[in-house]
Amino acid sequence: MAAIELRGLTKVYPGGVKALDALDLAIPDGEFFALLGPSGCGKTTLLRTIAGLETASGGSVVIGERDVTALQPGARDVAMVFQDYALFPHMDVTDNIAYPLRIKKVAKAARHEKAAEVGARLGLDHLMDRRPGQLSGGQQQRVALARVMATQAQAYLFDEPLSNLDARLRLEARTFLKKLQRELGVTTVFVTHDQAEALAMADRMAVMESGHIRQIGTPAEVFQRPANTFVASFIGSTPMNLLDGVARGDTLEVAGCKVAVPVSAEGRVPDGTAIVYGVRPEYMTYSAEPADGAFGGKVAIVENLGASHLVTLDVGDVIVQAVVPEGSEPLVGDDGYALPRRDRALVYRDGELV
Ligand SMILES: Nc1ncnc2c1ncn2[C@@H]1O[C@H](COP(=O)(O)OP(=O)(O)OP(=O)(O)O)[C@@H](O)[C@H]1O
Repeated sequence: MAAIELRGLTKVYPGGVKALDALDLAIPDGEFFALLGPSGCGKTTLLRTIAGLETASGGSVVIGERDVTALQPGARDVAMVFQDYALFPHMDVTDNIAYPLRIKKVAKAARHEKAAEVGARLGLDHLMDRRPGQLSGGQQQRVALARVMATQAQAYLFDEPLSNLDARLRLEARTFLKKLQRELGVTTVFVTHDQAEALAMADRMAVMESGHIRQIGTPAEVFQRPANTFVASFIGSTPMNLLDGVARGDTLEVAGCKVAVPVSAEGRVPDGTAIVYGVRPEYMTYSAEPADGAFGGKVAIVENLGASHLVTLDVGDVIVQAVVPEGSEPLVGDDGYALPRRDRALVYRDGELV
């Protein structure tokens, strides 16, 4: 088990795509670290470059005390789960899971015992004699996960490890993975498209855009205080309201409404400054009655979120969204008012958090 440190890591593919642009990242020993970001931002490239499946164009990869930048994948002592699993079609589940142990010359009985133990924990116990061709996509994915988890390595690298599981299994596997990672204490980097997964599982996470890391933090930090408008618009199950405004004395003029300066920006936005005002729909109090500092408008859309509703208000020529508890949702065409929470709203200046 080991810390991972990336220093100025750059990857330029033949043809000129710069997939990683001088990345610096330090992942402490034992951490569960998520890489999140839109398609094409460089997540898979980063994972593959740590694993040694891609050579770095510049910078270095350090695992534990060793600079592994020039080492072959096999010499790096990391285990990776790929999006496409790479299972051996002619081996049954037991042998697939036990394969890395066979390479390490672990005795047959011991490796079968380990395969059975990990397989059972991933709900594969009744499938151990089958071959990959006789399994569903989700089952194959669990075999690939089990194979990595049965291996002792300095670090685990997972590329979308749960992407082929159905919603329920995904939740179960998520809990299982987190628990097992805790028990094993192996430094783990995982790539996901699913921000709920990253928020739920990771100790810390990085949000990437075009080969750059735009924010590193705990899930709570990234969710509550996105460092810039890119992260603010990317993170969250409903998009954050991001509205252009101007500082006017001790209030902000946003979308034609006067709103209070958020607590976190108090005294830090001089009069006349152009800003972007950010507040999550979850941090709005919705009412049919006007209130000081609220955005007022006409209800344009009401969407059912299950236990709550997302209400979209037309406020002048912009839209403002608020999450409203079940039972108190308005009707389309009603007048509505959304009052932001001052302790949760944020101010961005030139795209960066104030
Ligand atoms: N083998 C390659 N040759 C050339 N360009 C590549 C290669 N692999 C990836 N790229 C490019 O590098 C950039 C980063 O790709 P990467 O697969 O790392 O992104 P990603 O964030 O993992 O995306 P996704 O979430 O869609 O899997 C993209 O612009 C992609 O087109």
